[in-house]
Amino acid sequence: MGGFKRIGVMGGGAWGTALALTARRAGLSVTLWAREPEVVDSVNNRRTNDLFLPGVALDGDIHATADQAEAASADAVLLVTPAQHLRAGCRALAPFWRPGTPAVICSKGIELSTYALMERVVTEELPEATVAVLSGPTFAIEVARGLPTAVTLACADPGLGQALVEALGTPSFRPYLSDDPVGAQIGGAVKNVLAIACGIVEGRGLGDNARAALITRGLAEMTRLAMAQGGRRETLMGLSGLGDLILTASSTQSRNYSLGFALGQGQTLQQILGGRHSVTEGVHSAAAVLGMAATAGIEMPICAAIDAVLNHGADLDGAIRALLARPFRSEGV
Ligand SMILES: NC(=O)C1=CN([C@@H]2O[C@H](COP(=O)(O)OP(=O)(O)OC[C@H]3O[C@@H](n4cnc5c(N)ncnc54)[C@H](O)[C@@H]3O)[C@@H](O)[C@H]2O)C=CC1
Ligand SMILES: O=C(CO)COP(=O)(O)O
Repeated sequence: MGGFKRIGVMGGGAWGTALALTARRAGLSVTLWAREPEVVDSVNNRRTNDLFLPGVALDGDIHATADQAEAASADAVLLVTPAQHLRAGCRALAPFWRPGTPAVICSKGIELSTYALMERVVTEELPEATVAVLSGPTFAIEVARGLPTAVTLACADPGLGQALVEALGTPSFRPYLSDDPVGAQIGGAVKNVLAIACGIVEGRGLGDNARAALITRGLAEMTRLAMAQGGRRETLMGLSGLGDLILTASSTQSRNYSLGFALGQGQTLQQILGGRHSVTEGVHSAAAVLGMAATAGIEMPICAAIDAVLNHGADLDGAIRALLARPFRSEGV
């Protein structure tokens, strides 16, 4: 196992670009597939990604391409599209996929049309891939600048997981191995919805106590859902659960938190999204989280309130009042 020399990255957004830089720092050769011709041009000819990660100088050895076959021929491929586009992305890679090539899921979300985790999407579209999940507290810009970062690398096959850790790890990008891809995926998907909630709390001026309560009770929701899907509680207490929740639910650098903040300040969802070309995953995952929770018979009141506000025209203050009026209960998960 291992011996990775060339990494393919599918997705030339901020995170795909930062991961391409990380892989180069780890000594790997990198082929970055991007959907937008201007990103391919910018990376190859100006050594930047002007569209999605402006202001960061890229390594001259990152080769960008519009050709899926080139990315799929690497020794392992990082999948970094927005979650709702991962299925189409994998389908386009499938004709070129070599059996056994590892696919590392770096997208965070749940598919809206099926309520499926990304792992199911990938195994349906790339049945010959071996799958791993990379998730954790990782603002792309900080990773791109080489600031210290730690992530969860989750893989059901410990040998492959360890090989990926060794291939991608550097002193400033430290993967911690886990054998719980389900827990890692649920943490990454649900924290985005909770980050919107925390942004709303800040935008509405509800105070730091309220945000701490939301983070903690949100962690309980996330853990309930993960355990119902076969994930483990300790995974949610790690980097891909609590770690990412702390980061995203308390920083204006987060697109999910800042969207919640703007909602809390009175802007509409349409106004906020209209001014963005980057992805805000929590907006797409809120309904999918709720769908998965309903199927599993799990209560997720905070995520339900966010889904109601985003997707069902619920009044923000009414949703907050309803959450605060819930019956008192014991604190366990
Ligand atoms: N930016 C970050 O700090 C981090 C992002 N992630 C995750 O990585 C994934 C990708 O996010 P970013 O790189 O930040 O994206 P981004 O917001 O920087 O870029 C948008 C991406 O969406 C793609 N896109 C837009 N419309 C599309 C369409 N119709 N079909 C297919 N692709 C389309 C673009 O090609 C581009 O790759 C998300 O799931 C995100 O949650 C995970 C960790 C950190
Ligand atoms: O996933 C992320 C950090 O771990 C990025 O968060 P945002 O998408 O909210 O910016």
